[in-house]
Amino acid sequence: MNARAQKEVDVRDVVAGYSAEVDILRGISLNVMSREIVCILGPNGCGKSTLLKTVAGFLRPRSGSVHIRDEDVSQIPVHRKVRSGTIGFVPQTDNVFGSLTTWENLALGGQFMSKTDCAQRIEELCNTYPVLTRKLNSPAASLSGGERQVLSLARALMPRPRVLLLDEPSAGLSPKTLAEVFEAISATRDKEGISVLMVEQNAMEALRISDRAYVLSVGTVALENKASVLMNSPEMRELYLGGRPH
Ligand SMILES: Nc1ncnc2c1ncn2[C@@H]1O[C@H](COP(=O)(O)OP(=O)(O)OP(=O)(O)O)[C@@H](O)[C@H]1O
Repeated sequence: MNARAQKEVDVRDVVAGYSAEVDILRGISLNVMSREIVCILGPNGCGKSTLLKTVAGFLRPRSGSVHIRDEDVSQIPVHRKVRSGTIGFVPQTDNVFGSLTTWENLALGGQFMSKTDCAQRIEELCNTYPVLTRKLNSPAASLSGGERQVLSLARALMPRPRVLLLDEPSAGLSPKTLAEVFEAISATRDKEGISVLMVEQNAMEALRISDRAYVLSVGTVALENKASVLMNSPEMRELYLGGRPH
């Protein structure tokens, strides 16, 4: 990060939940600076995906705010943010259309672009992810789990979003494929110059490509620090990973 880095995502004191009676997020604040990869970690059910859904706009905060750049987007629904290129959202597994080809899946992400722009953007993204070039005319159902995840990532990038939101990009992947998907995420940040906020279960692998991370516990932030610090933090290891640093 350089001195001119600016805040891309600014979540302030967010309280949110699925029913009026229960708060899942109990006053969460976090931020993502430009070109940062920030990871949200924590045990099952602590509210990681709920937080991502609230930043995306699937869920509206009961109180608090979500700013992207300087705009309060708390009340703006997800489809409007995707269309305006404010965010790209990559949900968990099984999110490509199996009967459509790789090219057609990508074109869906470019449905609000002109045909020429859309075709150019597909070519650009295929240069970043050569695996897609090789499978451009194959039905997405014939792609491996990792390839589908890269396709899903590339589709979200079609409208050139400023912020990419990823919900457990490594879910269901083998260790080798998982490493390739994380590599693709890291390459994306470098090449596209965007900010990434991702939820992950594979804490150590995610921390390796992250700049900072927030560790949640029952809807609140329990720890926040640079990824390199958290990777070696005994507190983090004991609380969430079940071991001390080697
Ligand atoms: N659509 C929903 N309706 C009602 N409650 C929900 C819904 N989605 C999640 N919850 C509840 O919200 C709480 C937090 O869930 P969330 O999915 O945010 O946790 P998480 O940290 O992402 O968990 P995991 O690591 O297991 O995916 C859980 O108690 C869950 O049961």
